[in-house]
Amino acid sequence: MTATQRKEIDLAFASDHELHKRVNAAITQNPDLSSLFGDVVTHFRKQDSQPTNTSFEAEDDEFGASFDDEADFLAATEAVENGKRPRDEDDGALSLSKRAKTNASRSVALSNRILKERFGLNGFRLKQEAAITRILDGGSAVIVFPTGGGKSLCYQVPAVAFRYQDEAIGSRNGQMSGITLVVSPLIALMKDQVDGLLRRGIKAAVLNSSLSRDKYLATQQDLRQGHLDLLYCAPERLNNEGFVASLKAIPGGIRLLAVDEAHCISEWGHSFRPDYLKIARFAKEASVERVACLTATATPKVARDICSAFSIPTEGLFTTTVYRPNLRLLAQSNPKQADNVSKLVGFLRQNPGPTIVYTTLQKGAEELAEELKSRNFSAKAFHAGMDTDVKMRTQDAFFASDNMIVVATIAFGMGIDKPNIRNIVHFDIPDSIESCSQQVGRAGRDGLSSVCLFNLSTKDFYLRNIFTYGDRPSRRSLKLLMEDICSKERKRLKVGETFAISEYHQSRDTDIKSTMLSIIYAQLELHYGFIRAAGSKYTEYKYKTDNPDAISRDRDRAAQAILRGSNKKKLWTYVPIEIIEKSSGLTREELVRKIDEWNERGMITVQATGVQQVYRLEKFLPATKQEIDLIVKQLDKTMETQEKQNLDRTKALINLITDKKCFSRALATYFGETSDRISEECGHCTWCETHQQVLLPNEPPQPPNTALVKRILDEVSARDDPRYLAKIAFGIKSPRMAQEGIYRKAVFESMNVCDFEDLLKSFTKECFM
Ligand SMILES: Nc1ncnc2c1ncn2[C@@H]1O[C@H](COP(=O)(O)OP(=O)(O)OP(=O)(O)O)[C@@H](O)[C@H]1O
Repeated sequence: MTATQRKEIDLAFASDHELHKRVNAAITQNPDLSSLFGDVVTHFRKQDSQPTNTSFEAEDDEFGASFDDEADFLAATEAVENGKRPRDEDDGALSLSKRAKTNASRSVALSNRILKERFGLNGFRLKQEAAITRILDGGSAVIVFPTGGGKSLCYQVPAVAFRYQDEAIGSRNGQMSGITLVVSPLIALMKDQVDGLLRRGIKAAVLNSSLSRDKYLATQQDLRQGHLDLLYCAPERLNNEGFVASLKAIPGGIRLLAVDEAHCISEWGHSFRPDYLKIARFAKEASVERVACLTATATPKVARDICSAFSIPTEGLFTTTVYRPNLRLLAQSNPKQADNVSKLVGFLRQNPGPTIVYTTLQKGAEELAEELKSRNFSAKAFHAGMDTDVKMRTQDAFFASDNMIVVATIAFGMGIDKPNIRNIVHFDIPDSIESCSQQVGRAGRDGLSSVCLFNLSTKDFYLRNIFTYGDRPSRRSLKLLMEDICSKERKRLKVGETFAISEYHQSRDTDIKSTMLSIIYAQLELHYGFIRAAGSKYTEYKYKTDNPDAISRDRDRAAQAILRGSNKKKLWTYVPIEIIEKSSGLTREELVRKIDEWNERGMITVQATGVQQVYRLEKFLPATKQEIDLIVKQLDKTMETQEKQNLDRTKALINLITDKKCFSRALATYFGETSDRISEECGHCTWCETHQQVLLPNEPPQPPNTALVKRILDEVSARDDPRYLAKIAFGIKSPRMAQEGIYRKAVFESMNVCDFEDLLKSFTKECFM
């Protein structure tokens, strides 16, 4: 591994923590936390600038359609209903059986009309109409359409239709039509969607970290008054008790819960997210009427998981083929690393047109973009580590161009709906068939011939393994974590009481990556039922002011307590909120409200830091050593399974590419297609074109070197964690290594040509002999 790659992996690990911090901050950003903790959290982060050139916005002609003739529309639907108006429900909510009475042909007419008049489109695609009809008739649906297949309309059309349905049936008044809640992890895309909907006169809003406090409060008011048809939020927000309470109070309730990227709910999926598991629980608790789960990639197993999580019967599953006859799926193997770039250059010269080249590492994307530029290609890098402005400019330029190449990590692509992408190149191996298929799906949306090239080399395995093995915590780490969670003072807590944890500190102290900590906490919550996430809070506030006199003139008790208890440094004044809380006898709520008030009046600029996750105790934590050990053992087993799944996913992709079979057919089979539409051989993949097997270069791992093992043991005193020692040898960073200064030692990454499992065996022997 080169020094650059090493640095890049460091960056990826560092940004993992950064990402985590940002997710925490996003959750806490909700000023309504005051209802829970009394924190009127003040935030002055730069608002994320959002992508502007998205598919909706690009299609200006679609916005011309007006929907002023609502009365006419209602008359039409009422005519169908003629004489069948049930009496008004007291609380405006219908029982499921009554809702299901809405008949299908009326739903079809309604949805087609909305499609035309609101969205300016002439007809439905794929199985959109069938899915929407089911939803309008009261059923839930799992919708598996390819990227760009038009999944959004499957919940947007019903979201608009509910109001008309209600009016037609006469079941609810306009304020009681409830809402469609859209849960999506793609915060940047939510705003685009909402802007597009607003331009069509559809009442939509987003609640995320980019909202100003005023906008946030206005949205809350709209929600309370039943003014909104759609609300978008991130899954993490459902951890916030205050937010969930406000959703439960929406007049008319949640008519439809749309879960975007629904494959994240499955532990078999390629991007499992623990917060997704909580969505199904939320759906039950908030008495959501029906659910629409949307994804572009779901194997039959993942689709089953989604269906079972939301109790959706098989007739609610709407899938379409992943086979794309206009895509040439090519693969090549490069035994010589140096050939990679020259072969790519040859390919790009032969296949001009807008192209995305995917790399694993950010640095790799930058270097390759430079390399291509030096060879006169119009190339730019794109990855999550770049400034938002730069990323937006690159995205806009790509949309407008007919020859640009974007060299990108997976950060590029979500929501990219450019019809004429001619090539997708996988310069490095993606993590799974699902990711690969999603990325390939971005090519040739205009139906014209496009090429997808897959580059195979063994070094990619090494990189992938670093991510996979780096995730799994050791037994020692799990034990430390459980002992910390079940500390003496927590064992004294009563059920219903809360406690706070800093994941940042816990990650450092237990040597567990913060992403994995989230998964473990989700296990403790959902599987064991010990705790329940209740939001997050800040522990430290600091402020600066140009007008200290104005503050000191504030005679309010909270103001005086803050002034007395704070520590003034050069620029910032630090407010140790918990200490002041104790010394003043005031509540946290009162103190934070005062800080917020100063800020809102422009008297100070505030920054809140030290985010902590808050959990409510649901039942007593394990008390004995045996109980803790048992949970550690079970968690370790779960982690082992996850690690194996991740390794298997990459292997499955390699097997698919290196098999003596048609790639297109193998891909479709993987996603459960039995369709006869694809013949034995597609005629447009490497296998079909050449009947030559693409082979992975034969570079087997080397056995652990006894002298190097001894050297690590000489230089590192730890004997409590063989996985830790194996990570040092393999070159996987971890919080404990940073503390122990391991990276500076020559032994770090000294055996990166070995198999990680072999290293683990060697060090296990040394530690437990
Ligand atoms: N029935 C239709 N007729 C014409 N255009 C449509 C239709 N349905 C969707 N579209 C358009 O297709 C594009 C992609 O739709 P959408 O963003 O909903 O796809 P998606 O399946 O959610 O994709 P992704 O997986 O990338 O999020 C949009 O520009 C949308 O307006």
